[in-house]
Amino acid sequence: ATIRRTEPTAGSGDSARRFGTQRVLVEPDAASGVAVMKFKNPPVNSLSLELLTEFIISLEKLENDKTFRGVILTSDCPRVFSAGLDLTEMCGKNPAHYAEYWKAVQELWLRLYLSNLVLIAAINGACPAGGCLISLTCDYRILADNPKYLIGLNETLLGIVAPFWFKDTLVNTIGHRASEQALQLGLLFLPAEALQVGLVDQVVPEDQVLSTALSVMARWMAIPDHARQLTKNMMRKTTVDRLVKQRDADIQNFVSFISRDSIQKSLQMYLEKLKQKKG
Ligand SMILES: CCCCC/C=C\C/C=C/C=C/CC(=O)SCCNC(=O)CCNC(=O)[C@H](O)C(C)(C)COP(=O)(O)OP(=O)(O)OC[C@H]1O[C@@H](n2cnc3c(N)ncnc32)[C@H](O)[C@@H]1OP(=O)(O)O
Repeated sequence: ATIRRTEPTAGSGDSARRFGTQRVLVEPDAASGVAVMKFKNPPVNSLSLELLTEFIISLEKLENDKTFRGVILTSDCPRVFSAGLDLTEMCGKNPAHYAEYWKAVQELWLRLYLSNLVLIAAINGACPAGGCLISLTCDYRILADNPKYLIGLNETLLGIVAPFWFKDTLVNTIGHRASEQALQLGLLFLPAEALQVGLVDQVVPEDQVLSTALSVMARWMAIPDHARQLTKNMMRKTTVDRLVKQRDADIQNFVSFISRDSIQKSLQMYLEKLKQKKG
């Protein structure tokens, strides 16, 4: 993927020179040190290998540019933040592909979860599974108050299982008992429920998600970076190390699990159901 610069937005000067890739738009504001990263992989921002790769490239570019201290993650696709992992990457492929794909999923989580940036999820659409995982890696989550925008780790509804580091991320956010129930039932929470259980930090009207994210960002960026970053690291490093210590085993576990005939059948049936639903 190549990073492309696009023309500055009207009346904005150099600080808003947008850049990004085909599937990840980056709207940086050097003056404030905040960049907005938008997933743009229509129709539902499914986390394809290309999107994961482009996301990692764009995130790394922002982390290496000391101008930026905070990133807001949001969607350029209407009604959907992200539909989660791209199911077509996990069925009908070969073990080598599954391994490559899962390594990219791990990489995205590792980079986001321990990022030195302040990360705020401006959740402006449905946020199941992998989309929910991305929002959980952020420091703060704001969800649009729309009953269609469900959020949760719903893997069991597909007949699959969220891996331990998905589980750990959820436990770190909503606690063990709430996670135990949510994961086993594959719960997708309504905005008010998500707020109540602590899955999101704020629920606001749809047209206020980005402005709310910007004002929360200002509050987080008022904290001296070094102190905040060391504290974030203290809170999250044990969780991250659990995966780092067994990344290859986790990949092998994924490949053997996802390659099972029964799992392949579940995923195919689930994809078919998604397509029928439109018919
Ligand atoms: C102990 C052992 C441990 C080992 C475990 C190892 C690994 C297993 C772990 C796996 C973890 C997986 C995490 C995931 O993210 S799996 C993906 C789960 N995602 C979902 O369940 C969401 C599915 N999608 C939806 O619910 C809806 O699409 C959504 C609400 C997001 C949007 O609805 P809308 O009506 O707007 O759009 P649709 O018509 O449903 O979809 C449009 C189009 O997109 C296709 N599509 C939707 N979601 C996905 C997807 N995740 N991947 C690929 N394609 C998707 C859908 O089929 C439609 O296609 P088409 O008909 O237009 O061709």
